[in-house]
Amino acid sequence: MILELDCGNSFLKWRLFSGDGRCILPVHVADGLEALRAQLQQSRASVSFVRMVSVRADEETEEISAAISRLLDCPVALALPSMELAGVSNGYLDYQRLGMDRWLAIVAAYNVAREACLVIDLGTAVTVDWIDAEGRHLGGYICPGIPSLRQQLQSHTQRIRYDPGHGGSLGDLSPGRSTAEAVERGCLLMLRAYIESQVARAVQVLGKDAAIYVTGGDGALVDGLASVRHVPDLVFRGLALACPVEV
Ligand SMILES: Nc1ncnc2c1ncn2[C@@H]1O[C@H](COP(=O)(O)OP(=O)(O)O)[C@@H](O)[C@H]1O
Ligand SMILES: CC(C)(COP(=O)(O)O)[C@@H](O)C(=O)NCCC(=O)O
Ligand SMILES: [K+]
Repeated sequence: MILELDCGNSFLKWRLFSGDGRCILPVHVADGLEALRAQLQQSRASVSFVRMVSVRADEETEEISAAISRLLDCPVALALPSMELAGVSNGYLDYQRLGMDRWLAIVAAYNVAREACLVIDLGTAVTVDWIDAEGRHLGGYICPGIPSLRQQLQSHTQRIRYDPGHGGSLGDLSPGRSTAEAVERGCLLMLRAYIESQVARAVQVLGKDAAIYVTGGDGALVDGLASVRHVPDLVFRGLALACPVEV
């Protein structure tokens, strides 16, 4: 079995795959190494290969990799930056600076249909990357994600305190009548307007047929926006391209 592991800034996501490409266990989310270890032990998975991507500091990435290798007694392949992968060229001036989760999502998205596309990842940060029809990554944008927006308001005000679960249903964007509703709906509207403006601008440059892919833990927040395709496992798909199983 293959363990796929995505270490984002907030969460460690993992799933299990068979050697012939079948998903054996869907994505699990751990809030740290201890939780990840416990989940893996509980799954009793017999893993022979691990592929991993991380946007954490080098030391922490190394710590997670070593711990997982010890726990499962198998090799861990870490996805590393590259100037080109699977028909896509990295658009950063210094290709090593592009976040690895972005790079893998970009490569996976282009390889869906090898056409111009926009890749939007809604996690701790919201990233938007542009890729043209020839597979050239043109660069992208980074802005705070929903959790960071909330935290900013809470840490810079004295009276914005609430349980985020009390923002009401996602469908209701009428003016909030409590702090929770006002903040949650305000941040959501801001994010959606940002995504809409990104799509409108990208279409002008990349053409009206550009595919719009959305991924990341908060990807569902923009479901329903015209023409976006929600692909939750884009980073994992790119990880399989970057770290094929060693034979
Ligand atoms: N099962 C889950 N556990 C925790 N957060 C989740 C879960 N499913 C969706 N989310 C959402 O995912 C967001 C984090 O997205 P994610 O892509 O995992 O971030 P990162 O890659 O930066 O760690 C959180 O703000 C939360 O709203
Ligand atoms: C932009 C990011 C913080 C997004 O991380 P995430 O929200 O997925 O945890 C990450 O891709 C990163 O650390 N990138 C390095 C800087 C860059 O891409 O320019
Ligand atoms: K992200």
